[in-house]
Amino acid sequence: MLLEEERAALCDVGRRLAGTGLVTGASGNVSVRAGDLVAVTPGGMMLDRMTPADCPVVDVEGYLVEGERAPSSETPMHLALYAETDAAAVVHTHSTYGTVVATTMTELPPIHYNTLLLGGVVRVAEYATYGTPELAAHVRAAMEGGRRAALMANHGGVTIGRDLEEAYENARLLEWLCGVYVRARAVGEPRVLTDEQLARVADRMLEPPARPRRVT
Ligand SMILES: C[C@H](O)[C@@H](O)[C@@H](O)C(=O)COP(=O)(O)O
Repeated sequence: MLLEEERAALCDVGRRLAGTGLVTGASGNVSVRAGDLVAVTPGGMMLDRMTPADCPVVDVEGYLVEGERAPSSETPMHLALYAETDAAAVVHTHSTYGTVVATTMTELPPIHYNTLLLGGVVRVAEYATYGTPELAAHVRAAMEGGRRAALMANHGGVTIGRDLEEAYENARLLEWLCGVYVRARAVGEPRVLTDEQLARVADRMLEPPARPRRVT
């Protein structure tokens, strides 16, 4: 079986996405790239019920290389991100808070500096019907500038990573940031960090870790 390990990893992440509530039912999809091949979750299947054999393998043009099931309807979006970024994995969710922000905002206001871990302020990609090349183009545009995450208007969220674990952790972080924002709005008017405040944090994140010092 081609990409056996990668297909098994998709099943593992699928179970974790469902277990943490980032996807429900047959929503969401995941892919991982290995060279010119991409293992992707099948369309219309619950992500916690898949076996490696259920996950088709396509090439970077989208042609089916191995597998009995049809690839996810969002495969064009996954492939667009592989074409334009350094991603080796893509995770698409319909997480609750991410979707709340995606239905109401044009970007996720940076009220917590950990948005920088996702490459900057998270944008909401313009709406287009799921599975279309238009949606893929909007998501790719929203990710420009080295971003690792985007929200999709009236739909959900998408994250990339240099491997599947990183893409999964980015999906968790995106949902956490959206959850903090939505809850903060319920309490009051959240303070939005300024560009200068974010730039200072970005500089600090790039600094090498401080060497331990003796406390006298
Ligand atoms: C209608 C689909 O569920 C759509 O919302 C898609 O974005 C999705 O999350 C799952 O599609 P696939 O089952 O085709 O991966």
